[in-house]
Amino acid sequence: MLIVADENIPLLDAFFEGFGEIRRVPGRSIDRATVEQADVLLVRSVTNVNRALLEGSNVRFVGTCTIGTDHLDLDYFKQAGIQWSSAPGCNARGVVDYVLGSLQTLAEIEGADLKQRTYGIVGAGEVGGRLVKVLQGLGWNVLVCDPPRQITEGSDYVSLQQIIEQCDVISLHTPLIKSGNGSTWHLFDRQRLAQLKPGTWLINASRGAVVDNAALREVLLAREDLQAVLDVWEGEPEVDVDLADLCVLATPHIAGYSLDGKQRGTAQIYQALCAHLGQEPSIHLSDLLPAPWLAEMHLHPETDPAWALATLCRSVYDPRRDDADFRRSLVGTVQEQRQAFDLLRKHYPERREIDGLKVRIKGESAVLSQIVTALGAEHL
Ligand SMILES: NC(=O)c1ccc[n+]([C@@H]2O[C@H](COP(=O)([O-])OP(=O)(O)OC[C@H]3O[C@@H](n4cnc5c(N)ncnc54)[C@H](O)[C@@H]3O)[C@@H](O)[C@H]2O)c1
Ligand SMILES: O=C(O)[C@H](O)[C@H](O)COP(=O)(O)O
Repeated sequence: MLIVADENIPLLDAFFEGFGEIRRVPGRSIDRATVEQADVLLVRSVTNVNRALLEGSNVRFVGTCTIGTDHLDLDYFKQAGIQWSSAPGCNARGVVDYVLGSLQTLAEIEGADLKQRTYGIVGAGEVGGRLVKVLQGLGWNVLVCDPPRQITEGSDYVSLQQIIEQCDVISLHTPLIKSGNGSTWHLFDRQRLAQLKPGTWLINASRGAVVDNAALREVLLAREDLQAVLDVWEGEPEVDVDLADLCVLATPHIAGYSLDGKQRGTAQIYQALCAHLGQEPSIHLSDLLPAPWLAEMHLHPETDPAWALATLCRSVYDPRRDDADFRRSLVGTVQEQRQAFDLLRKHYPERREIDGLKVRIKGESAVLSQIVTALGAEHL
């Protein structure tokens, strides 16, 4: 069996060498000639997998080690009888940690009290759903907009208009759906962006085109009261540098880049390929993930709760370094910037998720217990 795989998929050998030959290719270079003889194609989000790529090839299984599937032509797969799998939820916690870390930075810059703000989560699936639980667990005021879930689950949801009118912080977690009734392409268009409440913080770690980037640039130029955090960009790996300059935090699509999340994505696709081939999985991620660098923290019961929250969030992930690295890369020619975007992602430093962190409170503190539990760290 020949497996063609994006070279940036971690643990390729550990999970897939037993199936046959693995050919590693940069994700953006995967073309018809590369996949022609392949039986299995393993990709990340940067490879568009469609009829133009696959027609006439041997590929019978496509696995994307990512949550997003907007780079896959699922209609074509169905028509061509090609099995496929994504990795739902694999790096969702990493994105939650990104949002929490971003909130800490925003709060610091603005001198804002996070618990006084109203949060609007747009899209309450793997990422948004986890984020809602954390924010509600902290006792904060959260409104959730998810029309597809509202139809199936009932009334605990609000409209997008209510989010725009009532929320101080809006975090976007919808899939990118490019057309049709449920389209999310430019969900935040010029008109909606212009309606944002004074002082709104807008966070997008979903897909770039969920926000009209050109319109956001104009709105941010016109309104100094708004703050934006962008991890994803229309036209990646090319980035609107003027827009990045206007953002409080700008990062190169790394919100979900925890080591756990990336390796979990590979493990999920390994399991899906085993199922496709009728084999029992024999390799387990728990045997491969290294121990986290930071294993345990102790808090004194008198610790200021806001300090404890900021310290716990930042001990897991602080987006300011990624922001600084990214801004330094936004120089030179467009081609150099595109390469830098990919290189920052390729050589991304190790970062772990919070559930690997044990926290001991050395005495009684209900408020600290609530914070530790809400964040999802292990409370000793
Ligand atoms: N930046 C990153 O590193 C990163 C990492 C992981 C996922 N993502 C992206 O984050 C997004 C969310 O991922 P997920 O795993 O939570 O997806 P999901 O499919 O589990 O959840 C998406 C939710 O959005 C809802 N939704 C659909 N259309 C909507 C609309 N118009 N308004 C509001 N809600 C709507 C769906 O009903 C669903 O509940 C995706 O775009 C994914 O590609 C980005
Ligand atoms: O969809 C996802 O899982 C994320 O956006 C993921 O982080 C994308 O990473 P990439 O595949 O581009 O390396």
